[in-house]
Amino acid sequence: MSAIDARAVRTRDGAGRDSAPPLGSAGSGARQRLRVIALGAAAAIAGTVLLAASGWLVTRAAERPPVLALLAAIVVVRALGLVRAFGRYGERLAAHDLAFRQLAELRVRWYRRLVGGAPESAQAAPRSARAAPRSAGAAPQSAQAARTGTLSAADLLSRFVVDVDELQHRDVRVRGPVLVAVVASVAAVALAVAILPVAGLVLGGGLFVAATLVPAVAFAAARGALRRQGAARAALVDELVEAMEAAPQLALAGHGPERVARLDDASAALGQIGRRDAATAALAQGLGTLIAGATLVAVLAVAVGPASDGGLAPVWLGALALLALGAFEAVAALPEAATRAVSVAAAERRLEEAVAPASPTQSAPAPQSAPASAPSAPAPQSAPASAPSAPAPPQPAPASAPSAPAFAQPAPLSPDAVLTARSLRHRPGGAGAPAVLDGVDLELAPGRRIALVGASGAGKTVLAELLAGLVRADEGEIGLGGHAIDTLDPAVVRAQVRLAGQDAHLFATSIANNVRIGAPQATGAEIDAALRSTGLGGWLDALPDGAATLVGEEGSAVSGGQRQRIALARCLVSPARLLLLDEPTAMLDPPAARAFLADLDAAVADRGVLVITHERVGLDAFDAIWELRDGRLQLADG
Ligand SMILES: Nc1ncnc2c1ncn2[C@@H]1O[C@H](COP(=O)(O)OP(=O)(O)OP(=O)(O)O)[C@@H](O)[C@H]1O
Repeated sequence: MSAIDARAVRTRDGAGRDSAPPLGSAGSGARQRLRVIALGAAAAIAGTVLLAASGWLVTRAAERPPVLALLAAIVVVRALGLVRAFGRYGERLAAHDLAFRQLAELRVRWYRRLVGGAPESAQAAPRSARAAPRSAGAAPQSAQAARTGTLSAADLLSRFVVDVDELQHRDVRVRGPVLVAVVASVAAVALAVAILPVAGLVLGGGLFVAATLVPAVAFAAARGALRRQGAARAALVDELVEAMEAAPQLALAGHGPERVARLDDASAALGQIGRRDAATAALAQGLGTLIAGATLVAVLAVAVGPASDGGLAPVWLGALALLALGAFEAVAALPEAATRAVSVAAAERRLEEAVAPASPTQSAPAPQSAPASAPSAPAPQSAPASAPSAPAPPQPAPASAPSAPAFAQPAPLSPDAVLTARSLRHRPGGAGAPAVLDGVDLELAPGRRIALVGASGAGKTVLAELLAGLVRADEGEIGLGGHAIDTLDPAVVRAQVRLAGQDAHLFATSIANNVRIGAPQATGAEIDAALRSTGLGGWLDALPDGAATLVGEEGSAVSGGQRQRIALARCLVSPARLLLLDEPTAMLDPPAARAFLADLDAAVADRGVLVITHERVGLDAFDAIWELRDGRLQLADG
């Protein structure tokens, strides 16, 4: 799907996240849906009438009439055969076309809902979203994705691949067969009534029972199977993904055979449940065949009397018999439609769960200070954090304020917009969990160099994710250019603030393309300049393909330092004026870290940068070094 198509399916709902019109309401697909149903119904009706006409023809032929008396029926049978064949072919073609179009729309729509509308940015993902395996593509990149923190990586991957795929069946395999069955059954009953009204009534009754009872049994069986298989399948996928991701470590620790045995057990458990459920589903299908057979016998039973006493020409007996058989063809698709309805609904439920607000602390709107049209004067960086400039007093949101933020649409933010944090308090583990941030005040202005140090687990990454607007703080306010960040369109925030996460992901493409993720419109020269400004010039010159060199899967062909510099170039090529770099020197030895920070200073030029680091090497040129301790910031000695 092109970017234009992707945008076409995007709308903004009240919660500021992307959604798309519900399936069935999209004008563009309505005609395709209608075509599928019309062709399906035409093929089904043609098939039924073809059988009836054939029955008539065979019976009439047995009476050895002159060939001319059979000619019309022969022509009708031939014509119906063609209509049936072409109708079926056309229906399959149209159904595939519809399914593929819908799948493309669905993938984009659900991915957008997961990422909360983030475009193809290099913004880091909150850690809860980083659990998603790399094979899932770019990690979800927004606060929306933080809500997926309760899902395992395998589960999230499965939902966004398998479940999204499943949704494409709603029109083609659920709604379509139901409508076709209704139209074809009405046509068959009408024809039977025209031949012999009582036979029509019997056929109608049989079709009604088959169209309601059998799908109901199939529906109930499928619901039970889903319940039983759901947990078993999730256990198997979890085992599988973990075993694959940690294969080398497991093998080295001698856990390989044990893991294989666990996989075997999980697979066998799922297989056993699957076989039992398949047997139940087969019984439902058998019930359908039984009803069709019983209806045929009943139709013949009511027709034999009139046929023998002259109320019905005997030649119509054959037509009625085959008509009764053919009429059940469309209805036979309903049990599968019922089963599909269960799996489609379950897939949609799982996807909604994955994108829905999860924890009250994450979804509850933080008390918002009034957007500071006149922001408090920036606190001098030398002032101790415990004595910040007076923050705007938190004001309760007006009673009429909608729970979903209405984004302020300010004039483009000034390039000098300052990022401010006031009285931030946050418990990433939710209510009851320890407060990782307990009254943090901070400012980052363009041109400033700030280092943030602190012990492992002090909350540095949590603070960076809050500052980038990826996660909403429990209390306090983050402002950008005088606006509360929650009230700004995420795209506006992203244009100004860029976070490079600890484990900057490199995609299996060229160096240049990895940088281009930061600014899709960047020219080759801009990308080259960004890379060189991070100190990668010598390396690029030594590579035969320069910036076109492929970095391998997950950047396996580059060193840790090169990875960090590519990630930095990705930030630099973006228009963002404020950069948050989380542990960019984590994988570097002290001399390399020093060199990186020196290059960084030159590369970011007049942008503002907050560098999170464990080590205090190479921070001499920084304007301030803040230490996060016990949830608060205090100035540290350089
Ligand atoms: N989604 C989450 N759910 C529960 N706890 C969380 C979550 N995210 C972070 N935490 C907790 O918050 C604390 C701070 O984590 P954070 O990653 O910010 O530390 P850090 O200072 O960046 O550590 P490091 O230097 O080791 O990367 C940790 O105790 C961590 O367990």
